[in-house]
Amino acid sequence: MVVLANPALDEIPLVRPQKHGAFFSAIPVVDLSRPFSAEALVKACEDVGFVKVINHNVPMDVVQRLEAETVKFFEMPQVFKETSGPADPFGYGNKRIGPNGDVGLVEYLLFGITSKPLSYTSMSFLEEPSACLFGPALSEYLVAVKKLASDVLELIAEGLKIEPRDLLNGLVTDEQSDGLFRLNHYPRCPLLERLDRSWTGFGEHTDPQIISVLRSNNTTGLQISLKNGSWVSVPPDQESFFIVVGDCLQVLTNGRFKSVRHRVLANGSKSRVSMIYFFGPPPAGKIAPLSQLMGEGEQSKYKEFTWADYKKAAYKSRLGDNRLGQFEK
Ligand SMILES: C=C1C[C@]23C[C@@]1(O)CC[C@H]2[C@@]12CC[C@H](O)[C@@](C)(C(=O)O1)[C@H]2[C@@H]3C(=O)O
Ligand SMILES: O=C(O)CCC(=O)C(=O)O
Ligand SMILES: [Fe+2]
Repeated sequence: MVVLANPALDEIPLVRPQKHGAFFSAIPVVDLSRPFSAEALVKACEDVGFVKVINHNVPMDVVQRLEAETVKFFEMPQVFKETSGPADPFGYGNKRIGPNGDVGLVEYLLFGITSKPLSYTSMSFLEEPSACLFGPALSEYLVAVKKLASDVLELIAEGLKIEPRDLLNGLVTDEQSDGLFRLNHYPRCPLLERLDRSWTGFGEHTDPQIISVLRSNNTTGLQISLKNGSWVSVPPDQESFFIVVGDCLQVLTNGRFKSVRHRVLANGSKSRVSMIYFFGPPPAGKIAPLSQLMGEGEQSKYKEFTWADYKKAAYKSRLGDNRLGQFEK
């Protein structure tokens, strides 16, 4: 079989927008500077698995600089971008997501992140200083968002009364912790406005890690699935960050938190740029329900596994698969 580097548009699934696909005004919002933010975060993770955080202490000038550099990168000629591709898993990817045939109307850069010192995988365009579009904003962003993830996990531990308080955030600040950073660009596509359709930008899935911290420009497209199975649109907010509960946090809480299914629909009229930092534990880290969160007589819902086991299984799966299924008891 010949696999084309760039899939044709007709390979990308079309989605008919719901007639009443209004914005979900009830996305939980937590102000991190306020008292009781720990309890509010826990409630949001239990109810929705997704929460917008404000007063997050990530400097907006860093965010804006990184966004401007990202836009410049994606505006570069295709041949230039492809010197860093195809993504396997790191590098530049165009329409193909992951190794198992998933496609979407998206181009992206995927970086592997090491913890200490915080650094990201190199790519050919980064090695040519004259062509390198990314300045210090990339590292500054990673440092600030990692601190945000650590603060959020510490608050969650406080809200769940987990001792020691640094048990959860320790998993993502550990020297061996396994991070990923993704810059996504969903190009505008005026044709979509004329058809009553949206193309799949990023198909529905859960994130495998502990949490992901997502930020986008002011373009719509992100949707989450609620517990009743309905899809709702997330109003974009370029000043805020969204915390996405991942599969590992679902397991650590024995299913009390649910990893949220989410997807991006290509909007047509405006391009969308998003930046997502995925926080995974060390590869050898054991992922199992925390005994202190288990009620009397409560049994673990999952077989024991390490993050390395889970990652290996994830990379054999399709985007929309229920990856936790094979680890359930
Ligand atoms: C289809 C795939 C892409 C993905 C690896 C996988 O085989 C299944 C999980 C996918 C996902 C979803 C969340 C993140 O975007 C991602 C980087 C991750 O950790 O798991 C992607 C993977 C990818 O794009 O490589
Ligand atoms: O681009 C987005 O807003 C979300 C992308 C996403 O869910 C992912 O990269 O895992
Ligand atoms: Fe995701």
